[in-house]
Amino acid sequence: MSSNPLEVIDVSLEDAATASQLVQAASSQGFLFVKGHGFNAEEVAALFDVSKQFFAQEREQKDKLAMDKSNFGYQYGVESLASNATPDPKETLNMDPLNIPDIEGKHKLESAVTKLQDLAMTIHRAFAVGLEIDESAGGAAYFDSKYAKDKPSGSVFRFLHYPGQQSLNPSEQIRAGAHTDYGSITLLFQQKNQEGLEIYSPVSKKWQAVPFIDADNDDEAPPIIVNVGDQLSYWTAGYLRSTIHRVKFPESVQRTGQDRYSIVYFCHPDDDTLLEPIPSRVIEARGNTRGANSAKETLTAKQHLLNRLSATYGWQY
Ligand SMILES: O=C(O)CCC(=O)C(=O)O
Ligand SMILES: [Fe+2]
Repeated sequence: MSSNPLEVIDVSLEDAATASQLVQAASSQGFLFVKGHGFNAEEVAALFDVSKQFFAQEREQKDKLAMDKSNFGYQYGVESLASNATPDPKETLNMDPLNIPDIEGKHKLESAVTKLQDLAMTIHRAFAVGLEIDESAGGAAYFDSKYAKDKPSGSVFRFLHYPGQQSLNPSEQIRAGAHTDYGSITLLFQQKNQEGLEIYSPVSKKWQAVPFIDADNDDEAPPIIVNVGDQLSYWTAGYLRSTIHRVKFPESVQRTGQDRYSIVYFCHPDDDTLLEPIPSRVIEARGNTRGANSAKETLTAKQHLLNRLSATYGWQY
């Protein structure tokens, strides 16, 4: 196994020590692994089966769910995450977490989404503790009111498939261009021998491969990758890092012609949430800068997402 530059943090305890570990990892690499996440190996394997089955269908069948401006649906080779690049060789299915499309295995996806939402909130609560949010502003529960489950948000549940192509030159072929994620946090499942995710480490200032990590036991699903997105970076005035990442197959994966499948949950706050610095003693102690937000006015989560989508797809809203 290649070396692992990221922390592996057990989130089952929900104590202050875990909270400070999470904040430490999120404010250095911006990427980390979590275990104790509550997913068992069987249920994650079943999610990958659903994804594989979906992508294995004829193009015509998949195009019935073709993506439109809603940001939900199927697309092949259209998205260009790095601006001005040729489209990334991959296919994706973006699903509305509150309205999973009618595909084979829909119920498994719905229960996975519920667990992912809960896991995302566990992590947000730990961030609130680690960031020392004032009790008067909600303390550990500060973020809860910004993630009402019934309100519209930019959250997306996504299947990705990168077809293995032995003919491609691994040292040149980028499978998903360099980008940061748009939401608050991203949760990502990957599978053994299908590595390919790389981060541009804020610590080493170099591209570093994110390895696959085995679970501690056969029952538990492998550790889930967590990364900070732009919205959490805004809220923390840049303290938590929305780290640049991309997908580039390592030679070991390229040689086998192996496909990569990944499953991602992009967690976003409710659309009307303001992206302004949060009442955190840790952030205030660093000086109240605007972080990644150079705009004069404070954006809402929705405005920020539309800006990013139009840059990615060339859509005009
Ligand atoms: O497939 C992966 O590992 C990365 C996907 C990703 O970064 C994204 O969809 O934003
Ligand atoms: Fe990403």
